[in-house]
Amino acid sequence: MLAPAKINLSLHVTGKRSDGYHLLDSLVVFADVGDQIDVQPADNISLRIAGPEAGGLEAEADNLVLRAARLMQNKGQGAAITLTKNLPVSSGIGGGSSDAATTISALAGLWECSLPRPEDVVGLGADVPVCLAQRPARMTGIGEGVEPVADLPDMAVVLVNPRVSVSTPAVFAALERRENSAMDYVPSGMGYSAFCEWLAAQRNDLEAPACSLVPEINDVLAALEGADFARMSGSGATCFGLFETLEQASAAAQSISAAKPDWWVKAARVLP
Ligand SMILES: C[C@](O)(CO)[C@H](O)COP(=O)(O)OP(=O)(O)OC[C@H]1O[C@@H](n2ccc(N)nc2=O)[C@H](O)[C@@H]1O
Ligand SMILES: Nc1ncnc2c1ncn2[C@@H]1O[C@H](COP(=O)(O)OP(=O)(O)OP(=O)(O)O)[C@@H](O)[C@H]1O
Repeated sequence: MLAPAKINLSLHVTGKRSDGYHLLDSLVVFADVGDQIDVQPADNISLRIAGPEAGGLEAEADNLVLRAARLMQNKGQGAAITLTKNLPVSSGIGGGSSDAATTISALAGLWECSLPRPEDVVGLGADVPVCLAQRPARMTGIGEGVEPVADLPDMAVVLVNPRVSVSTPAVFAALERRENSAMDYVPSGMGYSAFCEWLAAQRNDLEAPACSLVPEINDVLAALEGADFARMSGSGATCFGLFETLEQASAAAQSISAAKPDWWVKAARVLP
């Protein structure tokens, strides 16, 4: 099963709770690139990690996939899980959260049990509830509020990561203002150009603090200047550029890769 990359098209930080977690208002979509989760019947829970980005998880004793499996297990069931890691770790496109959410969906199928509620999984990661929905959504609260958004225009994306990992807590800590305005509304049924204009009027409040910690993010945004719209996703450092067609996105990805062969660059469709 695909554990798709998560993209925060907008990310407004609207407050801070007494436990230190921030209140968010974010329009989230998913791309048709990501990690892969495979589950097979077995006596015990086990995890094998493969794929080009597996090295980023070598030091991880308690992978989110295993934590998600333990959360689902209530009768001692087992599963042999394989995670094929294609997304860079700690890159703002929700790799760990998407892996956890896809593990939950796959195990619900294998073990024939029901899916947990958003508030039961948000403790695994703030992005896990929206990744469980795996469709365009407005994310609120600290991540437990997930409201599906219908009728976004068809679009494609280029994801670009400069191969610098970013610590999410460090970016939140570097935020200057914690009480910012929410999104005014979330569009439905808008054409592609109007949607890009609407997006330009929204924000990612984590972009400025992330750029101050990791100046390479400015270079990534500059490389995406040919896109119809570009912004950082999550707490970075991955940025996205929007294009109307996959052909346009693929051409842009090729030219960015040629100029910056060390960067991670992927063209993808945005999932409806
Ligand atoms: C920034 C986003 O990517 C936006 O989608 C997510 O909110 C982060 O999701 P995540 O990586 O799954 O986050 P978690 O693993 O739950 O939290 C990592 C750290 O980010 C900070 N954090 C996260 C989510 C949130 N609503 N407020 C926060 O302040 C906290 O310092 C937390 O310790
Ligand atoms: N399966 C996994 N994939 C990625 N990271 C994992 C996984 N399991 C545990 N982690 C840990 O989770 C942390 C966050 O990694 P992740 O790749 O999810 O960050 P991210 O892309 O910035 O996510 P987000 O956009 O949700 O903030 C890292 O410290 C990583 O070591």
